[in-house]
Amino acid sequence: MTNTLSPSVAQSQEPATPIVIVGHVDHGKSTLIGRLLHDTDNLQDGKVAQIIASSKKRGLKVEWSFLLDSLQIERDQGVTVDSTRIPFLLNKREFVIVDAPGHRQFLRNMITGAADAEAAVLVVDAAEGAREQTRRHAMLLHLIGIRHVIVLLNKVDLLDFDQAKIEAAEKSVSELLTKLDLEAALFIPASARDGDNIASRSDRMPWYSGPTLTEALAQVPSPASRAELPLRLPVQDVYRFDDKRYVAGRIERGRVRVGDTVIIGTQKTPAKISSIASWHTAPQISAAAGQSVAVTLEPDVIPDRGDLLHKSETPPVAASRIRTRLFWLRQEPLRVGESFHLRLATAEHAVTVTSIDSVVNLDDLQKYAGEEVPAEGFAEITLSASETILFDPFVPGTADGRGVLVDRQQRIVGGAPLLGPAAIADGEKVIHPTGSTVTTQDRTRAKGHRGGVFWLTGLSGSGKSTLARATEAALFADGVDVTVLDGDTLRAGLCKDLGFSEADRTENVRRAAEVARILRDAGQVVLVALISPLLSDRALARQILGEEFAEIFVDADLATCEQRDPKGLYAAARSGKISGFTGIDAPYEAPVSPALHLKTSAGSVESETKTLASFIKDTVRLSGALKARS
Ligand SMILES: Nc1ncnc2c1ncn2[C@@H]1O[C@H](COP(=O)(O)OS(=O)(=O)O)[C@@H](OP(=O)(O)O)[C@H]1O
Ligand SMILES: Nc1ncnc2c1ncn2[C@@H]1O[C@H](COP(=O)(O)OP(=O)(O)O)[C@@H](O)[C@H]1O
Repeated sequence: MTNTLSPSVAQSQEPATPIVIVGHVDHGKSTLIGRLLHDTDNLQDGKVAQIIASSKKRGLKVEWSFLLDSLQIERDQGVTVDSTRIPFLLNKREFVIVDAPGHRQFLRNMITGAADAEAAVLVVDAAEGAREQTRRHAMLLHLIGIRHVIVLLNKVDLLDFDQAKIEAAEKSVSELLTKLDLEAALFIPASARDGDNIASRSDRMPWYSGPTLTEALAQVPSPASRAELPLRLPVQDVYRFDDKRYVAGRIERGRVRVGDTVIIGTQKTPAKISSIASWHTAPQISAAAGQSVAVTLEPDVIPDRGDLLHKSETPPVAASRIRTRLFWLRQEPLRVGESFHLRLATAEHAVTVTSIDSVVNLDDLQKYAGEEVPAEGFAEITLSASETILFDPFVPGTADGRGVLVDRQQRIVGGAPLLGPAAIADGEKVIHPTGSTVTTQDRTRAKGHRGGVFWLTGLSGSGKSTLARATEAALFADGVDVTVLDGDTLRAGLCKDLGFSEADRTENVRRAAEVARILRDAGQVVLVALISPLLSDRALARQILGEEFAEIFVDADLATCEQRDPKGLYAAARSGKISGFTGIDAPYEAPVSPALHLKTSAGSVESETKTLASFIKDTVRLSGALKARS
């Protein structure tokens, strides 16, 4: 809560109604926010005096935009001011203005759901009319599904409050919104600087009979009551206390009561809610959307993080091909075939762009077929996943239907509100991976350890294969189900069609990661021994394998590896018999922060094997002892 606003804010019990104020730069957003807060008595007296004093110093009439600047100053001074969310009270009802410092941060806030909004005020300079950011912001409102749009035709004093000129401005903006399937709830002619039609009716536009902005805001529907929607409880994590397992998460939609039977989405397993707890409160009989809870289930089945609890009669959509809208943040264009992670509620799914269905021309806002989505462009695309994704098409007022695309370096590259399952193109081969009825937990209990992938990377001759095999033997003796995937072995079979070009090495890594994932999901500990020289390829492996991926740097300097040269390949590379040899005339990029760094130039195989085996057991072991083999 900012200390700028009067203490009366947030007295209301109703959830705040989030609104966004958007529009082209210099069309008056900041002035409007300052004026709105002042004219609705949401500013402490000191702040008003501060703004008036700052304005006078500059020979200005009151410059309301200084309010946001002062919020910026408070933020810069480290005062915990979150100027991206500015609460204010309007006739005992709480609103929150979702603003953002800067255009790109605003776009990011909007697409990542940081700025969930129920309504929008689109500020347009009536004299200038719609400009580039007007169109971009209006497009964004369409993209994230905000239906309640109030257009504030600002700075009408520059048009001498002339009705004909103002109505002409209204007409041009109305045509823009129509192209975007956006219908403005209404148009309000105003002057934010002077306060006309903001919180009080203007006496300079007697011809205008519509509401002031504050009257219009009072008509905005309060956040759709998500509690009336079908239950959706995404699993954040599973905790164990006093021999009980608690499934924790925030209820996104619907309600849950003790005694309800829920379905664990991906496992399709029914379970009964036997208790509901939430932080700092006594156990509850029920909980509703917006509440973070920890529930216990009967039987004591354990969902994976990212799974979804729902009722059997109202299941989510299940599909591995999904149509989404897209706001593309990356500065490079998006093309078909690119892979990302789709973050959806608490789940992350590896997805590939299988088609770009339409791209929006921001100039005329028409949709056209396109081969790529330009930087900061809008489009509709189809994503395909190697697994079934449970989701609900995005609706305003909810956050769980809005996906976020993340690249291999974990950067947010786009916002993707989900539209629905994608139709199958004629003749298209669509796969539907089957889920196992044997759960991860069944396997873990049977083996006494979890599955996991330990990815050994290093130069040729650094000791990957030697350590992988020695560690495999040690772990097996200790009762661990373990498998090695060695580069040479893969290249003799599964990857025998691959060479050592960058593209082939990427494909080699991808295949190894997919095989490792299948083995890990079957409860195996998998030791992958691959040079896998590039950071981007190892990031691809991490994307495919998710968090349970430990990078092990098998570190021997080039001189040591050349000296060892167990297969004579360094000599062959030096003599030019083979080219593109890693370390000689092909790059190796060392891990930046490996989970384990083994320096094998001077170490001993035995000591490194012991270190690696111990690290792996600590990572995959459960509370009980492993079942050592005689
Ligand atoms: N040009 C070139 N570059 C690197 N390595 C080469 C090359 N040609 C053959 N070899 C032999 O192939 C093994 C590397 O295969 P990987 O699958 O581990 O490599 S990669 O991950 O695809 O880069 C590697 O095995 P290790 O020595 O066990 O690493 C080499 O012996
Ligand atoms: N500390 C050590 N760790 C691993 N290998 C070592 C070590 N010291 C010597 N070596 C020898 O180095 C060579 C490593 O070859 P290899 O395991 O095939 O490497 P890579 O699989 O990385 O190509 C083997 O001959 C191994 O016996």
